[in-house]
Amino acid sequence: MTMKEKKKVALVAHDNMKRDLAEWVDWNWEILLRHHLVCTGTTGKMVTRTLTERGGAEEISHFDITLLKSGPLGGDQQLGSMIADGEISALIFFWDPMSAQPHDVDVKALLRIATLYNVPTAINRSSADFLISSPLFEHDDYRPVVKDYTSYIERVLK
Ligand SMILES: O=C(CO)COP(=O)(O)O
Repeated sequence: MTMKEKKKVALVAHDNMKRDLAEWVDWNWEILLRHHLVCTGTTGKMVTRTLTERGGAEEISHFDITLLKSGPLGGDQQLGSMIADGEISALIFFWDPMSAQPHDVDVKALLRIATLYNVPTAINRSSADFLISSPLFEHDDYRPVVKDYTSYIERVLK
């Protein structure tokens, strides 16, 4: 198996779950650094801090990371747009099952669009562990199949 292609890996966490994601990123930094990370704003700052604090090693001095807007300010929707454009290879989204979010509709929309486009998605640490340890995670030839929506797009309206 070869791995030449950098993938765009989205990382998002609600506030109560950010510590979990930081630990997970710290644990998996070597794999993550081989890819382009795309994060909602505050998560992205935390991921940057986590990777920077890892420090020291040569390979840590540079990493590709894009910070979108903060989730409640449109970041979830920006990420959803990237998914609709086929740019995101995996989504790690530690959403908070115990707190109401002001942008709940955006959270739902992000999860919906990720499901629609068959994006490999992890919603907690165990599923994130399973996802990142899969040989398919870095497989160049693996492309999730997206359902054919032609008949929906071309439906006849009366
Ligand atoms: O709200 C979020 C996901 O729904 C995450 O946004 P932040 O990364 O800006 O906290």
